[in-house]
Amino acid sequence: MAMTEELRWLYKPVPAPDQIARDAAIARQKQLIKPEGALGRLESIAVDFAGFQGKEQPQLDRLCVRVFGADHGIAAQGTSRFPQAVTSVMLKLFCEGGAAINVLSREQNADFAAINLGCVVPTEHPDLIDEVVASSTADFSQGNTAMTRDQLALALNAGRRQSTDTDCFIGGDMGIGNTTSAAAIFAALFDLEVSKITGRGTGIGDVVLTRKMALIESALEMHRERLGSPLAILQTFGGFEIAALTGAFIASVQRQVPVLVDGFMATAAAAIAGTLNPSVKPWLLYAHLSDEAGHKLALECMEVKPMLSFNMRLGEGTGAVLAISIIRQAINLHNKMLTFSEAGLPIAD
Ligand SMILES: O=C(O)c1ccc[n+]([C@@H]2O[C@H](COP(=O)([O-])O)[C@@H](O)[C@H]2O)c1
Ligand SMILES: Cc1cc2nc[nH]c2cc1C
Repeated sequence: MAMTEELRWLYKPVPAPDQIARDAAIARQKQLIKPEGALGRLESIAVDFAGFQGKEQPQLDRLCVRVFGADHGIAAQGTSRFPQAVTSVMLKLFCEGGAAINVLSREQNADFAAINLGCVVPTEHPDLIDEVVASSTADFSQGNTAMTRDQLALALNAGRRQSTDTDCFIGGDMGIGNTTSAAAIFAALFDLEVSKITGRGTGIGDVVLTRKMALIESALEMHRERLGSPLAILQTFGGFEIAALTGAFIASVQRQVPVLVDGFMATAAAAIAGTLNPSVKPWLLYAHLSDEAGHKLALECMEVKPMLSFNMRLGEGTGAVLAISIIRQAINLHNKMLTFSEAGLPIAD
């Protein structure tokens, strides 16, 4: 796919996290009053944030949460358990504060906002950020790509505008039908069997699941010739919110802001981001293993390990904001525990 000027920024490399700060944090962990390694992954999480911030004792004060919503043409094929109108209802609810992501984000004092990339049922709220690309992507099972090249650029750049200087960025998704898009993206990107990567999304039964798999299978075949790059795959299967997440993740990391990746759709965006610009990968942490059937396989393909496994499959960024409480405790322990010498105890060899 030819690269236009407006998307060149996606490829700008990012420096690796600071190894000196990481080493200092590892040394500190060894001195803290506990057997070495006894705090398990809490230790490596604190070390990761030390590397992100270039200091032995990092902070996670500022948290930015953005939920990107959009509708999907593929929803016309009935691959979701819910009607398309739910997308715009939920976007309004995110602004009114009543959704799961609002409850979790408030508790973490997050800077929160919802972004509308385009819904079939028009939605308005004074707090909703308007980045409408179109009322929906096209139905990729009918021969068209989900997005035009211009729409792809608009959605990626809309995501880029949401990156900000903060201590951690979380991007959530809302879009009826989007597990079909994400499954197709993973299948194309990692050459996976459709039956292994496709799940039940909002809770479809066996009959619809079989049809969903067949649709993805035939769409992969139909579009085979144009799936030669991560951006082409994103353009082909959509959606606008997955593209916005991709842009937001890359732009955040380019500011040296780490990203905590949520569930199935956020992981699809992270997979596109990391494939097209591998230098972003060390800045992406994976919050949880979604209950969506293919998520485990997707994470294995990416060789990353999620922090939590709570059988969540809501999206919106909920699994990631939940994991923030654990990251905050990891950093708290790292910064505030006494060392052996401060406690007056010799370190046993
Ligand atoms: O984040 C996940 O892992 C996840 C797994 C399954 C479903 N979802 C959410 O459910 C919606 C998509 O499901 P579906 O069945 O309409 O494709 C969309 O709004 C997602 O945020 C989210
Ligand atoms: C109600 C509802 C809320 C959601 N939040 C994210 N995806 C969703 C899908 C549905 C159906």
